[in-house]
Amino acid sequence: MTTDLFTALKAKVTDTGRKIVFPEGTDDRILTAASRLATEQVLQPIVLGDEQAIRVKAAALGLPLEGVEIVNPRRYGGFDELVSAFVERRKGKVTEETARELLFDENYFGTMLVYTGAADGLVSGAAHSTADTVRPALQIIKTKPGVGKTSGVFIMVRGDEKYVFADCAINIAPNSHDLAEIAVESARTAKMFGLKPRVALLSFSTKGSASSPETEKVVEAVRLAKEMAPDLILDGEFQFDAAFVPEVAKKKAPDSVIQGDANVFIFPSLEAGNIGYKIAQRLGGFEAVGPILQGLNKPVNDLSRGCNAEDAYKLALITAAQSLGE
Ligand SMILES: CC(C)(COP(=O)(O)OP(=O)(O)OC[C@H]1O[C@@H](n2cnc3c(N)ncnc32)[C@H](O)[C@@H]1OP(=O)(O)O)[C@@H](O)C(=O)NCCC(=O)NCCS
Ligand SMILES: CC(=O)OP(=O)(O)O
Repeated sequence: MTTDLFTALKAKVTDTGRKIVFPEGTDDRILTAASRLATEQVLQPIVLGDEQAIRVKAAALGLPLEGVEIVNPRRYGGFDELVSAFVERRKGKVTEETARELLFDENYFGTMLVYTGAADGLVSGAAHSTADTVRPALQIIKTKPGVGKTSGVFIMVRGDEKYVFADCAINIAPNSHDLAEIAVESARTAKMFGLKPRVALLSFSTKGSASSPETEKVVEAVRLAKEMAPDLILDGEFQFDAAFVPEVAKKKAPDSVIQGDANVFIFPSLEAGNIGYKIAQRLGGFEAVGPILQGLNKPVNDLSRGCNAEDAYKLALITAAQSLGE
């Protein structure tokens, strides 16, 4: 199924002329992924950094760079225009001098290429923290109308199994409204991967088995999410076993629309989500692709610093598909 999923995404984006910018041009994993994407003619990679350093690294790795565009922000012909567009976008929040300095940072520069339409999406984070990777997108690309906050999902794949986990990347302490929005957006993202979303909002309590401010937050999120998307198959609050194991669901949540068959899991906090996905990945043998940021005006995606070249390649396919509005 992993192969099917990414083969389908690859077919979707090939020949669409998508340009994806990779700010971390001198990272081995990024360069390997960019070279492969160009060689397979799936999309047009733009890698950022010093051209000489990138060419030396590619030669050392034996990677062809045909079809890979290399852009050095410090020598970019349209730099002044980008500075003006950035100052205009961040009106009152950034001076021209600061903008000029910030745009020497590859993540800011790459995000501005996406904002101005010179690129269709961005993949970074192999060598940067999530905060440094996504902050430019939050400030420049911003969320779509109707979405208050962006959030980060992982598509978790093991053989035929596919699940969506959220939020594993962005919102440290989501409130009930944030959680409801994350649930609705994650269901939308799940459809992109061919899933019929069955959404479970997770807790340490199932249907009132415990009561505390933490569980009440999730109960209220379930109520709000049902209000926001009445047609969605969604319920909670659930412990993970009640959401995932049919026999446990029969005992703990016999009246729920979810009967141990959830495929979209919404974690109550970033602690739970980030720890949870890494446990499934490292102990459970799941491939974790993401975090895929949802709810932004244009696709910007973050990699884990523990990623490999295959992860970067796959996240680029997803980014290109998102840019097509899939
Ligand atoms: C995402 C994160 C970096 C934002 O923090 P920050 O830069 O301090 O955010 P600020 O509060 O200063 O806001 C900066 C801008 O981003 C916007 N923003 C912040 N969080 C946002 C969100 N979840 N969605 C959309 N916009 C957001 C703010 O509105 C603000 O916009 P403005 O400058 O135009 O007014 C921070 O929440 C974070 O560090 N999260 C955890 C990341 C992480 O380590 N994850 C684990 C590994 S994946
Ligand atoms: C998604 C994530 O946890 O990223 P990192 O491992 O880079 O912190």
